[in-house]
Amino acid sequence: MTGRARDDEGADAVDEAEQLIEVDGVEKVFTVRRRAGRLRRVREEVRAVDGISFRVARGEMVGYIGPNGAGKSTTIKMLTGILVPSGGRLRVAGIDPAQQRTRLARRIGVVFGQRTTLWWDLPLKDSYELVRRMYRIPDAAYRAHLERCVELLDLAPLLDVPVRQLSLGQRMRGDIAAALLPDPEVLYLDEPTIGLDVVSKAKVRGFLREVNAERGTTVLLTTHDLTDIEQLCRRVMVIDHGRLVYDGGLDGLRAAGGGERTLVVDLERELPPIEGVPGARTVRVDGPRQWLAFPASQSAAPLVAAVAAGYPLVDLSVREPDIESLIAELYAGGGMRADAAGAGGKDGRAL
Ligand SMILES: Nc1ncnc2c1ncn2[C@@H]1O[C@H](COP(=O)(O)OP(=O)(O)OP(=O)(O)O)[C@@H](O)[C@H]1O
Repeated sequence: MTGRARDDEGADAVDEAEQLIEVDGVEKVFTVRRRAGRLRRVREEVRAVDGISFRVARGEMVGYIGPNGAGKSTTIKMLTGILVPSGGRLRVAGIDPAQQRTRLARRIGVVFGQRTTLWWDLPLKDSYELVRRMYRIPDAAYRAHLERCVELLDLAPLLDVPVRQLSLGQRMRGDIAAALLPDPEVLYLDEPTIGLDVVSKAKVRGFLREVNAERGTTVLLTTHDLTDIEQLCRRVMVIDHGRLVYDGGLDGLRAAGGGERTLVVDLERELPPIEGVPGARTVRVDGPRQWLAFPASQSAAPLVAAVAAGYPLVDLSVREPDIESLIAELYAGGGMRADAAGAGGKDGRAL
């Protein structure tokens, strides 16, 4: 489902087929009042977003990550028109979000993992009916989209259940379907898998992949879960203290951060620390379980083969460094190393 009908009246002339999101030197400064002493209050500026620039092409799925308070939600709120930028230029599908928020609303979908946009007391299907009316979705398109969402997200048994009775994972699937019913060109997802169990996470990720492939929906995804990024996004942007510090592939980010992954192995019995596995060092032993750290940029396959060849292996798993530690490591070495970013391949870019 590409080739959507679009109303471009009044939109800036941009090549939408190419760049759906354009962000140029965008800033957001909040003025806050802070207590200074018993009676005095002083005004302070918080630069939540501090001059960021990027482009997202139609059909891309991009991860937007960073530590708490980095400026992710503020960016997304500016991209939806909820917040007005303090400076810079912003366009989504050629539209200035803050100037034409209502017009943009038809072309974007937003899902916040922590909140629901569904009607709490209504059964799921009634919420969808309201979405249909609000967005004036033609009958045939509505039925087709709903059918596909119900099928891919396993919603059939939930349609008659009031939203308040849904579990977090069920509600999240319901929310994602609601955001996609109007067939938006851009989908902003803020922590879509937070708090979900493994099965629900897999369902949500699988669905997003399908939607991206079938409809060409552009996705900007905020998450603290690196697996979301790994399974969905070929490109990741990292924001920290309001500035973009990385834009490129996940491998490049790992290489630039110099992070380590951990191979966790369960042996048949308690043994001395594993030795002689090239590129890995044993960092912890607890009974038959051992932890081996190795460079995040390196494949785990040769390590697994080496351990399996020399030790009685029962089970294993690979643990990723979390986003916070990756970013912390990125800064520990005095910032991003451009060579490391390049070494990760996938055009990683220090910014
Ligand atoms: N309405 C506001 N008024 C004042 N300061 C704000 C406001 N909204 C956000 N901030 C500040 O701006 C900075 C960026 O916040 P933002 O919510 O964008 O971060 P975030 O990356 O989304 O964090 P998290 O991962 O915790 O959701 C923080 O210092 C935050 O306290």
